[in-house]
Order: sequence, then structure tokens, then C-alpha cells
Amino acid sequence: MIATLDDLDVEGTTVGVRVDVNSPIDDDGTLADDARLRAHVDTLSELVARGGRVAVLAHQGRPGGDEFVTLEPHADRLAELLGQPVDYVDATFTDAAREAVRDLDDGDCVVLENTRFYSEEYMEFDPGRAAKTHLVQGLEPVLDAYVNDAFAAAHRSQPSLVGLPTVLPGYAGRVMESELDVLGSIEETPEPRVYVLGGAKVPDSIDVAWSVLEKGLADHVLTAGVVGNVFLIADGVDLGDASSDFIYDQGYWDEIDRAADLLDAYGDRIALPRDVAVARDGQRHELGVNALPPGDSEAAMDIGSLTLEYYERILADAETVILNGPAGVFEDECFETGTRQLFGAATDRPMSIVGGGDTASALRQLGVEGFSHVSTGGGAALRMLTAEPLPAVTALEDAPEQPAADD
Ligand SMILES: Nc1ncnc2c1ncn2[C@@H]1O[C@H](COP(=O)(O)OP(=O)(O)OP(=O)(O)O)[C@@H](O)[C@H]1O
Ligand SMILES: O=C(O)[C@H](O)COP(=O)(O)O
Repeated sequence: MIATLDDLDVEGTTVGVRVDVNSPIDDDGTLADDARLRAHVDTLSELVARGGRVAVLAHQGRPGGDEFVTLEPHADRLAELLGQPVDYVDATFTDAAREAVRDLDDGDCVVLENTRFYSEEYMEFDPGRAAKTHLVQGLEPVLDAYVNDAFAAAHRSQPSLVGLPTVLPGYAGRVMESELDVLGSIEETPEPRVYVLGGAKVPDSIDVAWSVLEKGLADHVLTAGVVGNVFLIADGVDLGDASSDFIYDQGYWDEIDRAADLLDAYGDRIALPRDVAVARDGQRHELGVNALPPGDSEAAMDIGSLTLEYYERILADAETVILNGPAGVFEDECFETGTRQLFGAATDRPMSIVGGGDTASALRQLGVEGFSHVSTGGGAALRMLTAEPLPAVTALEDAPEQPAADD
């Protein structure tokens, strides 16, 4: 059982709130998209309105990457979204950070520095070990409680996600609560249940396919995007040099064998594209699987209309549809059709659930709306959709309780 904000005595309490505001960053260092910040406004505004002293913890990017930047722009944007000053301190758990947290009054909010500026926060630990890290040891003395609203990072076993709730009373924020409500009860969603696996993270998608087919969660798995291309090759289709080279360059060649094993085991429940779209003379050109391979430089960039018709027929009987990863290179308008139409068809079903950061932004860009639930998480949502536990959620379940006011 996880405690929520309803169980937290907020007034005058100093709360460390872990959010996931990991966002795309423009070349000039500004935020390119604030969707993830907006998602946390309910939790943060509730905590400040109830008189909490709020210290926000978050990561941004990965060490060495272009998006590995400070959280100052995030703090500025949060101030606008919350309609109140939000301080930023360029420290996470040192004296400067502790002082900033101790200086908070009721209703104040401060954003601490990118947790991943410290190497410990980019490692995976069991909760007991994570509790001994500098980040947790440094912050614990100045915090009374911990709120985890970072569902999108809940598949990571890092100190700010699993260590803090080991030493502090832990609560789910509103984002975490609503994600767990929907994604945590995947087994209870109505059947037939169809999983649509597209996008470019082939190993993750194959893991999901194995898991949901093995557990009997999926009546059908529809493949699209690079995932669909790998399955086509596994099925003996010659997709041509351009697509094969792409898959090889991504390091996914071994996935073809795994896809072939899956087809052997569960081929009757896995649907493969019947045609693909390539670029020919600068235009979208569709080729049936029998007409493959395409020209040397022509890569399969989207599913074609025969596939869409076939997949829409399967979707028409689905009670629950779970989608992850775009059906094609939606960033190019020649190849957005598959994603627009397939995801659009899913919105007609009684329950439609979408996971994946790129997928969510594809849908925003294409104006496809009407899903039962669009998750803030990519990898975390995928893991939940296979009914696997998330370390940060388990840590919240095991967190100590808040002492009574007179203790
Ligand atoms: N046929 C294709 N060939 C090449 N790239 C493709 C193809 N189909 C989809 N993609 C690419 O897949 C990318 C998105 O895949 P990804 O698996 O990262 O999505 P996601 O799961 O929503 O994101 P995340 O897990 O990062 O939140 C897009 O950039 C899109 O262009
Ligand atoms: O964007 C995400 O999926 C989360 O913020 C987790 O980021 P990570 O994959 O770098 O751990």
C-alpha cells in the first residue's frame, strides 16, 4: 500500500519532491518542451498551497550528453507555471543546498541542482545501499518527508528514487498516483487486449512482447516502426540494404534472432506489416511485402495502407489497446500517416493507453487526441505494461510512516 498526499500532514513540513522534468533542450540551453513540468504542477501547487516547504529534486539528461544541463531554466519555468517565486540553488546536497532548504518558509519552493551532476545518482543501487549515498545522507537531516512524483524515472534504482524513501516517510505525488492507478492494473483492463509496438527501441519492445505474450496479457501484438522492420526480416522478408544497414548500425542485428524465436513461439498472435512506405523521388511510395526489396537507398520508413487496413481490423475488436512507439518516421510528413491513422484508430476503443516520451510528443505534433491515458513515462510505462514491479514504487511501498504530530 502506498501513501499519497492525502496521508501527508503537509503544513510546516519540509518535503523533498522527486519529479521527472527531463526535457528536450534547445541549442541555446533553453527548454524545448515543458510538458513534463506542466504534468507536476498539480502536485507542487497542492504542496505549497497546503503550507509545505518544498525542495524539488530531478535529473536532466545523461552525463556526456547535450541535454545534461542545470535545472535553472526548469526553476524559471516552474515559477511561471506555479505563479509564485521558485528559487534555484546550484547544489543538490552540500551545505549550500541544505541552507537553501532550511531557509524555506511555509509555501516556498526551491529547485535543487540536477541530481545527475553527482556520479552516485547515475548508478543503480539496492535501496539499503542507496540510503548510504552522499545525496541521501546529505539531504535526510533537512527533510521531514519524501514525495515521489517521478513516475517516468521509477524504473531506475537510483538514490533520489529508492534511497530517500528508505530513510524518510514516502508518499506518491499526484502524477505517480494516477499513473499507478491506470498502468498498475493492466491485468484488470478488458479483453481482448492488443499491444501495438513501434518506435526504435527494438530490444525493449521485444522484451515487452515476450513478457505480455508469455503471461497471456496480449491477445495480439501489432508490430510497426523499426520493431516491425526487425520482425519482417526475422520472417524472411528482404527489406533491402538501407533498412538492414540501419538496424545493424543501431546494434540491433541480434534482435532479429530474438524476433524469430518469438515468431516461432507465438507467431499466431503477432501481426507483421503487409506493406511499407519508402521515399521515392522525394515522395511517399508504398510497396507490398511481395514487391520487396526496395531500391538500394530506399528504407522502410512507415507502415503502408494495406497494413493499416489489416491492423485496423484487429483493433476494431479490441477492448484495450496499449501503444508504445510511433509507427514510422513521423517527424517527416511523408511518413506520419501510419502513426496518425493507427493511433487515431486506437482512440475509438473503450480503453486506449499510450506510453513513451517520443510517442506522446508525436501525438501532440499530429494533433491525435482522445486516449484514455497518455503516460508521462517511456521506459517506466513499458515496464509497467508488462506487469513488472518498478524499483521506485517498491521503495515507496516499503517507506517508513510519517510520525504522528506529537511524536
Ligand atoms: N521505420 C522507421 N525507421 C527509422 N526510424 C523510425 C521508424 N519508425 C519510427 N522511427 C523512429 O522512432 C523514434 C521513436 O522511437 P522510440 O522507441 O524512442 O519512442 P518512444 O518509446 O515513444 O520514446 P521513449 O521511450 O524515448 O520515451 C522516432 O524518432 C521515429 O522517427
Ligand atoms: O526520459 C526518461 O525516460 C526518464 O527521465 C528516465 O531517463 P533515463 O532513461 O536517462 O534514466
